[in-house]
Amino acid sequence: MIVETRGLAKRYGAHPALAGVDLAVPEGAVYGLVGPNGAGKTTLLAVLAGLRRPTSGEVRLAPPRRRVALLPDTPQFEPWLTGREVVALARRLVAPGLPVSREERVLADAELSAAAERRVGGYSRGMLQRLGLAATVVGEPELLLLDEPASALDPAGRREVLDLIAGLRGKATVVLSSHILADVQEVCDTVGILREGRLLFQGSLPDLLVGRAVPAYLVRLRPPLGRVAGVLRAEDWVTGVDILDDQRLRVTVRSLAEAEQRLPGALAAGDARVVSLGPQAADLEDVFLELTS
Ligand SMILES: Nc1ncnc2c1ncn2[C@@H]1O[C@H](COP(=O)(O)OP(=O)(O)OP(=O)(O)O)[C@@H](O)[C@H]1O
Repeated sequence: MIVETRGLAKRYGAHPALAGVDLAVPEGAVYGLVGPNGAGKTTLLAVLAGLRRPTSGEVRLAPPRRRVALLPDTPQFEPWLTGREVVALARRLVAPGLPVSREERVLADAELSAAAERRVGGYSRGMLQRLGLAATVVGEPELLLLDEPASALDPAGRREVLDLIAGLRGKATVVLSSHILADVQEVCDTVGILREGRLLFQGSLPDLLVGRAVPAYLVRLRPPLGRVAGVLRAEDWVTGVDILDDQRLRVTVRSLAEAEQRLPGALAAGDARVVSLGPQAADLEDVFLELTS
């Protein structure tokens, strides 16, 4: 493990922001820390980065502190600096031994080469976030801690930042916090679900989804759906039928294998006109709501 905490607790006065967190981040992981507002995500990242002192518990980081970089949720830069100057300053502070060409490289990766000579006071939010990532990776950190790296951005800006994060796989271990579950499902391989300062689940994303998701089929049909729904509900291998709208049924089943065999026959028996049919992909959002509600 590149990061491990044991019984980590942090109180702000009487308020417990972290209440006994045992975090375990495998080396090379892109680890998504998810949780509702106030769950303790920012506090946990700040403690890992050494910016806040835990009230109790242990933190063990495999890399030395200077190889750990934190990107805060809204990175702030002096507005009169150019993008290139921000990245140059970061390199000189954390990794003066790396060649200057490293600055060009991270600016290019962040698609900021053309804007590199502009003052950052005129950058958009998406550009600032990409610049923050460039300045964070310029020193080649082993561990990157990214607080809500894409949450404040529009869809295009999010896309760019998610692609940048995906490109870090294999180069560094990343721990990112987010409350946008689709983003986490897309870029992370490992997930920790935090609520009220406690980890409710931690492990690989497939384990979380496969272990919790109810096996279900999504069936798109020509209306009306009532008769087909009735036929399906009478089957003993069907555990539930939800009419999602006038074209879609969600059929939860005892097992996907059984449904593969019996669903086509049952649909035919209900005179269904099937448009499409397939297993419903497990969704982090469903599992998250189930765990945190
Ligand atoms: N400096 C502080 N002083 C007092 N309480 C704080 C402080 N920082 C955070 N808290 C409280 O600790 C809890 C955890 O906050 P934290 O910012 O770590 O959560 P979060 O999961 O990052 O939330 P968000 O998604 O809203 O940023 C919250 O209840 C918050 O109000």
